[in-house]
Amino acid sequence: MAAEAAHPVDSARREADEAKLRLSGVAKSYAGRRRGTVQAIGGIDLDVRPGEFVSLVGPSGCGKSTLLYIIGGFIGADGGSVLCDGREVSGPGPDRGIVFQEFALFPWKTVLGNVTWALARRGVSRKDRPEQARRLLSLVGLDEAGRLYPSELSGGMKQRVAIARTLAMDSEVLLMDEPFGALDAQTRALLQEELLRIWDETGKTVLFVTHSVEEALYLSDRIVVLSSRPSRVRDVITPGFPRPRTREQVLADSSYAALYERIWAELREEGPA
Ligand SMILES: Nc1ncnc2c1ncn2[C@@H]1O[C@H](COP(=O)(O)OP(=O)(O)OP(=O)(O)O)[C@@H](O)[C@H]1O
Repeated sequence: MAAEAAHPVDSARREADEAKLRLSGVAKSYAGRRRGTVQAIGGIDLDVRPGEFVSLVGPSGCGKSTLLYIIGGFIGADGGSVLCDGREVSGPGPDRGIVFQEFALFPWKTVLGNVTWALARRGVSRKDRPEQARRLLSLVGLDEAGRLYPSELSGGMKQRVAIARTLAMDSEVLLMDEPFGALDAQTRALLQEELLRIWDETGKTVLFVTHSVEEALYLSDRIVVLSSRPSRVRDVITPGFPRPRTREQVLADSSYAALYERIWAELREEGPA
C-alpha cells in the first residue's frame, strides 16, 4: 500500500516544532538624539531549522546587526518574540555564540589564552582546556599560532581566533555579523571555505549577515532579503546548489546568474535605508 501523504497542516506544524530559531513579529526602534525615533525593524518572521545555514542580506542600515543582537540577547526587541529551541530569548546564553566583524579578542592574552578563556567560561576543567584549545585552533588552521598575541596576527588570523573562541563556547547557534567584511578578497575566500568545512563538521546552525551576494550564494541554504527600514522579510531564496560544494561549481551552476541578478535587483529597489 502506498504511504499516506502527510497532511499539509501536520507537516507545517512539524517544521515549526523543529525550528532552532523562531522569530515572530520582531520589531525594534531606537530613540535618536537628533532624528527622533528610528524604526529599524518593522516586524520580522523567520524560522531557522537545526543545522541550517541562513544568510541575511539587505540595504545598509536596515537593521541586520540589530536583529542579530536581539537574537543574541544583547538588546531587547520592542515587539514580537525570539525563540531558541522553543524557549524565549531574554538575554545572552551559551546556546547562541556571536562572531563580530571586529575581532574583539583580548589583546593581553595569547591566541591559546583567548580560546582557553572561552573553554573556562563553558566550565571545561582546567586539565582538559589545553588539549581542547589546541584541537579548536587546528580546526581553524592555526596549529602553530597558540603562543602569539593578537597584535602579532593578520586580520584573517584574528578572525580565525575569534571563530575558534566562539566554537569553544560550543553554542549550537552561531550568529555571524559580517565576519569577513574587513578582510582582503583572498583571505575572505579562504575563510569562507573553512567556515563551510567547520559548519559541515560541527553541524551548527548559522545565521550570517553579509553585504556580499556572492558570499551569501556560495555559503547558504537559504538567503533572506530584508527590505529597507523599517525592515521586513522581502524575499527568501533557496539556491539549492549541491553540497559539498566548491566556489567553482556554484559559479558554474546554470541558476547562479539569475539568482544573483534577482537578489541585486531587490537590493537596488530597496536602496539605502
Ligand atoms: N544604538 C543605536 N541608537 C540609535 N540608532 C541606532 C543604534 N544602533 C543602530 N541604530 C540605527 O538603526 C538602524 C539599523 O542599524 P543596524 O546597524 O542594525 O543596520 P545594518 O543593516 O546592520 O547596517 P549596515 O548594513 O550598514 O551594517 C540604522 O539606521 C542605525 O543608524
